[in-house]
Amino acid sequence: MDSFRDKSAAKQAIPTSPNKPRSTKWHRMYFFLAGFDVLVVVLSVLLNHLIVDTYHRSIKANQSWVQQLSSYSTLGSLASTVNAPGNNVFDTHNVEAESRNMNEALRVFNEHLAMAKKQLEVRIAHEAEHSADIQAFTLALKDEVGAVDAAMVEMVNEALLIFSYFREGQSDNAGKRMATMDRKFALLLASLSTVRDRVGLIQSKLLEEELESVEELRRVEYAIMVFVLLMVSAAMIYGGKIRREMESQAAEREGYLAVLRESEKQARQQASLLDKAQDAIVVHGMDNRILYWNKSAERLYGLSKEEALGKSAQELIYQGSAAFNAATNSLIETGDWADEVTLRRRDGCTITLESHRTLVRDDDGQPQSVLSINTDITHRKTAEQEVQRLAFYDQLTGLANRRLMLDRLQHLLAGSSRRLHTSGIILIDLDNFKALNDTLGHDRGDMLLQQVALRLCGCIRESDTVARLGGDEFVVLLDGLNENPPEAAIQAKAIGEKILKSLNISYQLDGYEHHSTPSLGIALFQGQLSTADDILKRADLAMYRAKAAGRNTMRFFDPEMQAVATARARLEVDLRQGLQDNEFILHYQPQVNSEGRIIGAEALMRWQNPERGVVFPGEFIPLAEETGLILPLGRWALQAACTQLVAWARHSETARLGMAVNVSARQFHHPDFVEEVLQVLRYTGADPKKLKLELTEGLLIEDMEGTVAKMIELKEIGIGLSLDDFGTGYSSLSYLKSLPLDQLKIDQSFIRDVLVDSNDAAIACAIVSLSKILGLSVIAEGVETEAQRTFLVKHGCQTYQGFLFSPPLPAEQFVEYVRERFMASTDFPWTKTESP
Ligand SMILES: Nc1nc2c(ncn2[C@@H]2O[C@H](COP(=O)(O)O[C@H]3[C@@H](O)[C@H](n4cnc5c(=O)[nH]c(N)nc54)O[C@@H]3COP(=O)(O)O)[C@@H](O)[C@H]2O)c(=O)[nH]1
Repeated sequence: MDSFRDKSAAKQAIPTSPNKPRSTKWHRMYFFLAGFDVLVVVLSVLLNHLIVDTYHRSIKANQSWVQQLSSYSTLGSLASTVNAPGNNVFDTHNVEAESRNMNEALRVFNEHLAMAKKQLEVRIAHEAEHSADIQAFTLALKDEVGAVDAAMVEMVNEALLIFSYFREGQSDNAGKRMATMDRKFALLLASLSTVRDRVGLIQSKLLEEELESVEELRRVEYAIMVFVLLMVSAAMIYGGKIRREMESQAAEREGYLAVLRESEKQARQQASLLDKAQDAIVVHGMDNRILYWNKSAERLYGLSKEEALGKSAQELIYQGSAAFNAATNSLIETGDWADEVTLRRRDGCTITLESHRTLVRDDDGQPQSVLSINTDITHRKTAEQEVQRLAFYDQLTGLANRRLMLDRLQHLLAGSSRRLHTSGIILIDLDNFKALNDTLGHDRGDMLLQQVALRLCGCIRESDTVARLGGDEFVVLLDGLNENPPEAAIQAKAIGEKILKSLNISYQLDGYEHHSTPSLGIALFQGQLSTADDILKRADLAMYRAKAAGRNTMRFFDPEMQAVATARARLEVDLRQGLQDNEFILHYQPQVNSEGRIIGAEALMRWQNPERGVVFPGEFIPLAEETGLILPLGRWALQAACTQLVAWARHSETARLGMAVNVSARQFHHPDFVEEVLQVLRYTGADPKKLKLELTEGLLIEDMEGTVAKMIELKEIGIGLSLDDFGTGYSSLSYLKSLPLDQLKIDQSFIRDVLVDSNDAAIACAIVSLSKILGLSVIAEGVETEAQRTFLVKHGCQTYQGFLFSPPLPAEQFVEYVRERFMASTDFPWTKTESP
């Protein structure tokens, strides 16, 4: 199975390689840098081109303006040549020659000027690529060139006038115009100078602008160069890393692929071997998804590989059973799990498997998958069950047979000697079964036995055993009866009665109605050194006694047990009858303070039965609690006590007395208890402040929260709460603290020997101290002697109850008793903390 491990490990290692996300990041970075570098290089090439172009254009523009400038300078000298013949004529007087010279000079000047104008027109046409300033300068230049032309015309006209004066011999007039001509010439030169200045200005402006844009481009170029440098360095650094990364990844990937190829090859080989295995082999991941499913799994579970792979093993095989999760948890803890598993296949067949599951961990020790090898043991199991059925079960009824019953009895014997509880055996024999067999035939006899078996099973708890010993003899084994033998006898008797009742109902035997009765023998045992055989013999003996007593009855092996069970049964019947016939009365026992004054009474129940005489509560209260009769009895006692309270309230001697009433645990825990108390108070009109309920510690064991809630409700009505028999139960400071109590009642067992037993004395004193700490009052019960009272007074207990003062008395005698004594003037002391 290593192949599963290698294969999946290899598969997982590639995608989960920790370098993968990093290398992707490197790659992205690399491509980003490279792209950015290309962009920056293209930009810088473009910029360079722009700069060079700008230089080039600047140089060309300047060259042309320099030409322009020299051309306007030439115009200056040409203008002088035009002007010179006008002056020369005064010296030479050769008008014609000078006139020709001037025309020639004017032609050359005009040619030059026309050429300069043309150049200017061309420039104006291209000036759009220059700034507005330069365009304005150039347009102004055009006007200024026009002014030169005009100044030249004026100067030439003056010269022509001078030539005409000379021709006409008017040298004086010619001399007079000479000054005018010189002025016109000066104007011409000034216009030419303006043109040259303008050209110079344009030239310098152009240069300035070109320089500015070149500088701008250069700055951008520098910035790009710096950026490019940074990018190139970064690309070099990261590029190196990326290259190394990619190289190592490539090597790694190659390694993985090799492992993968190899492990896939192995997996294929091993899978084909595993397909030949008889056992169903299944591998599933920790998410339960099935990863491998061999041919035997297809046969065993009736599901093809295609149907199984990728599905949840828990859903597909184990039908979502929670036991699967429990098994997986234990597997994760221990690494291995093995057990028998019974499953229902898709076709409805039930199969039993011997399942071994092993946890496969990855290289880091983390659970990775579960390998499960399942052997079909359905046939073996069926055979085993059949063998068991034949060996341990009765073929006719399906009940346990004698062998299994003896085995279970041995276990009970061993268990009952270890534990405290009592066990029992009931031997059941059908009366006159032989006669049925002889008259109606064996088939009907068998039918009766089968129906008896069914009815017996309906009479017992699941933990008990019903067995057929053979013929018409059955046995019931009872486990976990009460540890107290008389109580256990009562429980066994109740089950015996149930069996008697059930088996007495008539049977339908193939159309024939038959009435059958059983005789039951009961034997109880509790850790005695007895054998199973002894116990069976005792039950057998008891059963024969039942037969001898007239059949259709039951008998105990132990006559004492028999007596207890019978007496208890009679008591219950009488108790129910007594309740119906109002045979119960209350006696009242005084509760006295340290001054000997009566502060109240405890109501104690008595049962006046015509046959039994006066029965004390110790004899019937436990049975009443067990049977639930305590609920009507307790209700009656509470109502009778409250009625008495109201009667006392009408007489001054008894008006201030309080009344303590005992409440049993079952009574208190009844959901309607508080409501019932309220009803009684409403019905009788008794003052709740004069009523005190005596609760026992045992009552506090069950449902502490609900108990406290009820106590609070009662206290809110004004009722006092006293904790009876204090010190004998599960006293604990923690629960005492949280109870809304008024009083602790020291149990009489501590008072009895308080003077002779230092432990009892210490306990009594401790209870008194405790009550002080908790702010509760305290009363001692069972005070029989003056010495006990003195001891209690000395140790701070100031309220008492006991034969020293009076036994419980019937109502009339109690009133007599009170009258004889002076009534206490205090209020109800259990609602106050007493001071020593
Ligand atoms: N749920 C109810 N329980 C009740 C009711 N009436 C009684 N009881 C319970 O029965 C217990 C026994 O009662 P009883 O037999 O009446 O005994 C009481 C006294 O007679 C007896 N006692 C009083 N003084 C002395 C004494 O000095 N010596 C002595 N040996 N016995 C004495 O003690 C019993 C009072 O005990 P307590 O209630 O603990 O104060 C009785 O304990 C109740 O639990 C009922 O109506 N409902």
